[in-house]
Amino acid sequence: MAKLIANPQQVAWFIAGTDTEIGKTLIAGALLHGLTKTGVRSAGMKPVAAGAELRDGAWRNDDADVLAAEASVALPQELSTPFLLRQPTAPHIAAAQEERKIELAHILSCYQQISALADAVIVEGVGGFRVPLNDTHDTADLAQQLGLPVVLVVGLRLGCISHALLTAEAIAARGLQLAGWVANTVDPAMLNADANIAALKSRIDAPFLGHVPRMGELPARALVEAAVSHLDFSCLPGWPAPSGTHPI
Ligand SMILES: Nc1ncnc2c1ncn2[C@@H]1O[C@H](COP(=O)(O)OP(=O)(O)OP(=O)(O)O)[C@@H](O)[C@H]1O
Ligand SMILES: C[C@H](N)[C@H](N)CCCCCC(=O)O
Ligand SMILES: [Mg+2]
Repeated sequence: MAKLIANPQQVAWFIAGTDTEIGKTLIAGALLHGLTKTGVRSAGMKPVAAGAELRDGAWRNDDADVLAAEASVALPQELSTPFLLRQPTAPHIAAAQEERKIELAHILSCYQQISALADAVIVEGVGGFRVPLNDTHDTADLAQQLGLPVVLVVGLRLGCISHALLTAEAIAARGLQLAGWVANTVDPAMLNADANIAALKSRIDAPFLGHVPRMGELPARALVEAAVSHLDFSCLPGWPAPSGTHPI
């Protein structure tokens, strides 16, 4: 399959999660925040968003707005979120309610256009790694067709070890690189969180980027900034050096 990346200097990651509501957007926002700080042209994409509200006469999605706020390249919503669906439910069902069909080819075309405008692109998935998008394709197919290395967000709560290992296996089965993973605390009362992380570290063959604790109720941008302070993206293959520094 032809590589989609147009700019040879460009980096991009697909953000997958062990489930829905476990912190993909938080970590995608943190990655964009870090990229923007290094001085590269960063763009965020949430190609399929299920759950929208009408604000000032336009349909908006919270995830898409978080990514847009942290990116340095402003994009029209039709490019960054070509499938903005109203119901907060499984996307193929939300699409059917609106008599729409989620087309992977259209997402790939939007991604190519974004790639031409940015040096670094963060693409957030939907829910877990195998969420149906239409009758024949799911989010793993999307990641595979984009051909991107994957950053896996593990929502730290009881049960996440198996979810994380199954997801890592599914990523490998698609021939994709697991570029790194993050432990994001979903249940702050979880017993033995550190031992759970140690169990994952010894079983996941990819860099561990950090453990984000459960933070208080904060506005989205403050949460992203707080999350960044717990993460080290420098071990992600391809992570850009801050502008002004030169490799020796
Ligand atoms: N470590 C954390 N501390 C505090 N709040 C958090 C943390 N991680 C996530 N949240 C909050 O939990 C909610 C779900 O997180 P998020 O939206 O990032 O999940 P998601 O995996 O992107 O979900 P979706 O599948 O809907 O895209 C959000 O309100 C987010 O701000
Ligand atoms: C609405 C929600 N927050 C997500 N955007 C969609 C999650 C779909 C999960 C589908 C499933 O795996 O059962
Ligand atoms: Mg999200």
